[in-house]
Amino acid sequence: MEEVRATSAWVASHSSHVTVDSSGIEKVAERMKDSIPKVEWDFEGIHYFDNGPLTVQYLFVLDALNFCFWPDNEMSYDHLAAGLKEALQNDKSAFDADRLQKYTGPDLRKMLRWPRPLPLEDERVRLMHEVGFELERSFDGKASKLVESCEKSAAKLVALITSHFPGKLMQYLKPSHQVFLYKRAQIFAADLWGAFKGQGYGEFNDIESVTMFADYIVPAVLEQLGVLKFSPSLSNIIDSNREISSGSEEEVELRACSVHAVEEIREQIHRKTGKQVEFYCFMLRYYFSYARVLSVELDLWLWAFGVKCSSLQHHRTLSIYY
Ligand SMILES: Nc1nc2c(c(CN[C@H]3C=C[C@H](O)[C@@H]3O)cn2[C@@H]2O[C@H](COP(=O)(O)O)[C@@H](O)[C@H]2O)c(=O)[nH]1
Repeated sequence: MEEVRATSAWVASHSSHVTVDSSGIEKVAERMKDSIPKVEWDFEGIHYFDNGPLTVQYLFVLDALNFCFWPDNEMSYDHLAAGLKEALQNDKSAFDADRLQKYTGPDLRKMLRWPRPLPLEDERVRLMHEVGFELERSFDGKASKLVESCEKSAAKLVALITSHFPGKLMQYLKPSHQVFLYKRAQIFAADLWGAFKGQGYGEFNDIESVTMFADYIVPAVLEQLGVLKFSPSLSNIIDSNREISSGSEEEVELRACSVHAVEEIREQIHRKTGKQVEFYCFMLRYYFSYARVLSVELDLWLWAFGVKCSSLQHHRTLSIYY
């Protein structure tokens, strides 16, 4: 995930529509330094969980389809998570690799009990097929095998996902610069960690390397908190619900500056609290330090805050590439 951090920092220092405001960072860090509000994974009670490999399969399918709900203003992430949960409860083989490759748009609609075509329905079906095909080809059809092969490393998991599942390879090309976000690949690692409470399939020795997930809710929350500042023209586009094209400078800046801002908030909290853990490695004769405040926790808090705020104006980009 270092490439997500490094390329996001680069965008933040070259951006023209979005600014990361240091006084906003300072205020949020000051507010959070004494206690970072803990948000429980599945605080909504909408996810499937059985503490085993089927949960891993469920989360992998869920996160492959976890994007862009806004074109249907009655649809949200909750419908997807709860709909897939119900489908699995009714039929434990619903997400077997061979079945995933056969679903059609109407099948998916029926599964989610959605009365009309889903936003980006063809893309969602294509991604289900890709997940089924590649799981079958390389991981005996099981997302749990994919996770097991990562030896408790979230960074390895994200790297493996992005190399095997091009639909989850979230990257943009800003003129002459490649920017990595890996939103859905990272959210899968975070969901495992949250669902399994850091144990079993959710045990990662490097969970602190995961960044926030560059969706469309958290950037809007960061703007509300004064952490991100938008140019007048960008504010105008967002406030008037106009679309921002996929891969445009505005979109890349919104997402990348959000990643960078959350990293900055985390750094500030560490500076204020000294929550930097140091240890000495005798083999290498070197002091290492790692951060105890996790971007994953900050993200979940910001996101949970955002989805409760019905008046939140977020950017609108029709895309699966984030
Ligand atoms: N940054 C971030 N974005 C997240 C999530 C989650 C859900 N995380 C689960 C993990 C534990 C909890 O129990 C949550 O349920 C969804 N999204 C994204 O929001 C977007 C808006 O969706 P909506 O307004 O519904 O249409 C959508 O693109 C969706 O991809 C998150 O945690 N962080």
